[in-house]
Amino acid sequence: MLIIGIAGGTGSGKTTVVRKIIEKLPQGEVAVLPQDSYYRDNADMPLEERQEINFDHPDSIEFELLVKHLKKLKKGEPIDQPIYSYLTCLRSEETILVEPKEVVIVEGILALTQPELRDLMDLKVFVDCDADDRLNRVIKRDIIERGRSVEKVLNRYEKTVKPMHLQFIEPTKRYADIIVPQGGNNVVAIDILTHFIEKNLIVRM
Ligand SMILES: Nc1ncnc2c1ncn2[C@@H]1O[C@H](COP(=O)(O)OP(=O)(O)O)[C@@H](O)[C@H]1O
Ligand SMILES: O=c1ccn([C@@H]2O[C@H](COP(=O)(O)O)[C@@H](O)[C@H]2O)c(=O)[nH]1
Repeated sequence: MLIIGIAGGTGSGKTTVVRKIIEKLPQGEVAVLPQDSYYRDNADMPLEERQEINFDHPDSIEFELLVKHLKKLKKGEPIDQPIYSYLTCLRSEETILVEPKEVVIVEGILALTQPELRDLMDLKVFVDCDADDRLNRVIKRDIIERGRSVEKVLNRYEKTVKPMHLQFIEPTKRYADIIVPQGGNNVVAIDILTHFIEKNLIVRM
């Protein structure tokens, strides 16, 4: 099994890069563990309080469960992946059954912050993008997909998203084997990543 970590700021294009890699590889060979699925369940808090959580701090993620799941997949065992909703800021009662695959991608803003996770990764990628482009994309996305207003997105950006990016996310660039500028639009980088994955899969077979 090849484990790949893909980090980068919010709106940098991580999900797009993952989607394009999957499209280029044989069907059914990749499992994705989105870090966002592992946001802690704060069902004991009222919605207004949950919406104020600092979702860009490493403590907001149940990394213990993510590491446990990755280790299980590595041992060839399936996992029950949580489902998280950005609208309710809660985990669903249901889970997704994820089977072990030849390639497992761990994707998320904080994916390279944890030493234990990094140690499990065979390839570490940081998707890089200017902050103004990221903010521009996040405003559009959060209004359409996450039920936010422009004012709410900008407030959160100033209060938590930007400071946490500078404190926790940007510094993890130093752990990356590959830094991808212009995320999903970087055809060459996606090609290189796909070739690396294919080459390693052949060697391991
Ligand atoms: N290179 C790009 N140019 C313009 N828009 C992009 C680009 N890459 C991603 N997007 C858009 O920006 C938003 C965030 O991209 P996404 O891949 O989900 O980023 P992330 O997973 O890092 O938050 C999505 O709506 C996506 O379609
Ligand atoms: O309930 C939530 C949980 C997280 N967020 C924000 O999402 C981004 C990370 O997601 P990406 O898909 O990588 O952009 C992060 O900045 C969190 O603040 C949220 O808005 N609501």
